[in-house]
Amino acid sequence: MTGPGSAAGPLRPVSLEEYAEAARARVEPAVWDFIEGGAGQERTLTANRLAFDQVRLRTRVLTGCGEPDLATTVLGRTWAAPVAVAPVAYHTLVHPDGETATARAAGAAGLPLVVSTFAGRTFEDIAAAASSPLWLQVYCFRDRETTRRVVERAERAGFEALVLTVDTPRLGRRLRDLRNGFRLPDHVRPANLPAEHADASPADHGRTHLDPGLDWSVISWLRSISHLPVLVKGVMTAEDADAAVAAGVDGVVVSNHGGRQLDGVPASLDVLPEVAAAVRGRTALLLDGGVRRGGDVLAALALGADAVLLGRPVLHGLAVAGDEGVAGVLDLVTEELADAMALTGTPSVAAAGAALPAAPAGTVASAAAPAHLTAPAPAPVPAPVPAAVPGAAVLRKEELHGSVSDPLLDTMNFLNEITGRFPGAVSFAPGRPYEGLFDTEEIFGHLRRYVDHLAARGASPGEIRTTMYQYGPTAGQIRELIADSLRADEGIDVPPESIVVTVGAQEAMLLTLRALFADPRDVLLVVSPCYVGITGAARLLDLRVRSVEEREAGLDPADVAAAVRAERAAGRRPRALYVVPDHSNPSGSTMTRRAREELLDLAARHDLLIIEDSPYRLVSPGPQEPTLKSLDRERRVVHLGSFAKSVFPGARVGFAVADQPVRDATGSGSLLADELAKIKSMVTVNTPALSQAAVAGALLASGGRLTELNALPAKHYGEALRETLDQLDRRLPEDRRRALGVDWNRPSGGFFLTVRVPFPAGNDALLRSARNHGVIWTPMSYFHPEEGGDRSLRLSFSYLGQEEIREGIARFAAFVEAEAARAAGGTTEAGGAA
Ligand SMILES: Cc1cc2nc3c(=O)[nH]c(=O)nc-3n(C[C@H](O)[C@H](O)[C@H](O)COP(=O)(O)O)c2cc1C
Repeated sequence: MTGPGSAAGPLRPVSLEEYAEAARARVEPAVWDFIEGGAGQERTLTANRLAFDQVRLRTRVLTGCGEPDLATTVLGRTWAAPVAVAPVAYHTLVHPDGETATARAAGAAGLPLVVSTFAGRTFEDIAAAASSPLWLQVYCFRDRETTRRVVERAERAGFEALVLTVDTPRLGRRLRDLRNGFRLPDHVRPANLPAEHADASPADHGRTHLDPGLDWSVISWLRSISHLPVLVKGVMTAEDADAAVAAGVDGVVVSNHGGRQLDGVPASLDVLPEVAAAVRGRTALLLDGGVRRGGDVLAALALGADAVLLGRPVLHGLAVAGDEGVAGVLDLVTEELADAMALTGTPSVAAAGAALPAAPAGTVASAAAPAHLTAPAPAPVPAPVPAAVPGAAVLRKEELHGSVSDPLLDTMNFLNEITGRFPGAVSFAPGRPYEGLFDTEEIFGHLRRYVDHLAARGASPGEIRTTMYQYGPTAGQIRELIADSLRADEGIDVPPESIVVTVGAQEAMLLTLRALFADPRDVLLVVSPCYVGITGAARLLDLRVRSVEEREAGLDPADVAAAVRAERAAGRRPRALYVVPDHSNPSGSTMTRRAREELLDLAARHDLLIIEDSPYRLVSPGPQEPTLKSLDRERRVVHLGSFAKSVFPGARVGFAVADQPVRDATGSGSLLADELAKIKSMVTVNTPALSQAAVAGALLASGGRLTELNALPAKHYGEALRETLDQLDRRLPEDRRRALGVDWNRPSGGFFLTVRVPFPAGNDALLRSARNHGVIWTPMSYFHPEEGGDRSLRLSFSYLGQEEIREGIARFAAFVEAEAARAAGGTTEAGGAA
């Protein structure tokens, strides 16, 4: 081992504490006091540290966690670790390079830097030195014009977000500075503010220039002067977190300004659970104050923060060795975080919740109390979540089923967030039916028609009442009507007993998977990209899934055969293949007749079942290929149906056709449908009678033929598809798209098409698309159970009118052009971060 001062030379500090000690020796005492000090008796300053000191982490062993993954995504942008540099005024106080050195180090570490309004170096110099995201911390001055110019200057320099500090209507009483009569040295001045802001006394400057009368309307003012996302820094209560969310901010920073504002307020860590509960994931949530170790970062993540900010330690590193010192500090924290994650069995930032022990009884109440009543030195261990009632049960996420922490079940969150944040954008994301096709009054007509139908078939008023009001048969009350329509519309000839009416096709998936998958070696094959409903259902049931990549021309049965063989070779049993053969969601592709026949052959040869899901056929124009089920001579196909597109999704009615015979050990038999119904009796008991009645009434309206009922919708969706393709051709003509490397498929129906692009089409690009171009789409990677789809996206046109499609595709083309130029290094469009 090398000892201090050995032949290998002086050792680098091994903790942030040692960096602080080394820095103290290099910095003027009054400057040191300015940096280190807090307000008043520094109780809050001390509390910030104490709160972390009292945390005890919970180790888990033999978790197979491997190298922990520190990468974290904050508002769509991926950082190397959940750590950023807090805004701290005047880095030039401790090093002549100031913020440029910090920016270099933050860039090398892949971590963002929040630059203070009082930076000692210009935004342009800092931007030139930076290679990771820069955010601007904003102080809103009485003189809004100056504030506006600061914001615009930072935005021009490429800064990616605004962090409005809201805890400083005036500066706190910092006794050390008062005693020292602290004044900034001559060489330290705000490099981005006009001369009248160059006051040597920060306290005097604050009194003169900070606007003490700000209210939440400042957020809309900021939005009116800048397109950048806005975070607020200095929130310490659930009430203010609620107000921030209501004001539409993009992020909240829990902070007491490092104990520099009001002495006696709680530690930021202690109020984090309260704020996290209020924010409920609706915005990004960051925390600063007292973070001095990697374990502190993990504790903050476990209590609900997405990331933390480091304040003073960065200045310590800078004072010790300029950019290398800052790099040393950032490396230490991230290495310690990796240690803490590995030793607690925390494989990823998202899994951090498990690292905290449950709160001891009686300690959870403080988080719910109003901040001004919060007891001093609250919990020895901070509460994992706030509870409204003292002693209320607190559940631990890692003790819930793994699916609730699985990113798969969260897939659409980011998309929803984006849609909420940019309400003016044209959205090609939702796979919903076009609402212009619905008429509320029709529902009553459907119900009436069904009741009349029952009466015409001899049901007495009492029987009709029972049908409409009571629990119904588990397998469904409209099976005959569905069987008739399947025969007429789809060439599927099955007895009504082989049908189970379900709450949407989603329930049919769950029931089918539950019944079919019994052995841990069973594997579900899915075509990738794949509808998330099936992979989600498989996740709920802990089933093993293997994906078979679709080719440009659609699913190749030979690829299915290869996957079956590979699974068998690995000792597993491919049990069933899930496939959407017609106008698939998400890709839009349709299997040829030949591929269908090959697939059925293959299923017979390999003793495989096929789960066919086909919700888009009847709302697509022109003749359709036959369903797999109609070609199925060996009862290999479980056909799932949905009335969501062909009648209306609000009914939530679907069904499974499961005519496979089932034999038990005694030789007596049933149909798979009977077994599905048994499971259903423990899931939803029966599909709501009113919903079944509405669907039945719709079927009866068209003589039992859905094709007839959907003649108009099919025409509408066909025109929407044609308009989308025409507009794409118009906005990105052949030679242009060849030059750009853009390409799309041309489905013959359905709600979706796939666009392949020459740039990564993930969340970052989606954010830029929504913000800068006002158009939203779905990254195709969302639909890949394993990897893939990074450079393709799904456009759904079903929900939009023709005018919106025209406008949306114009915007989409502009986005594609901008993004392709960006990928080629031509331009740097603002707004990647946040
Ligand atoms: C010397 C110093 C200057 C600061 N300047 C600013 C600033 O200009 N704007 C701001 O929002 N916060 C400022 N802060 C507060 C930090 O952003 C952060 O909230 C605090 O330092 C976090 O606590 P920590 O130092 O314990 O990590 C400053 C803090 C210090 C120590």
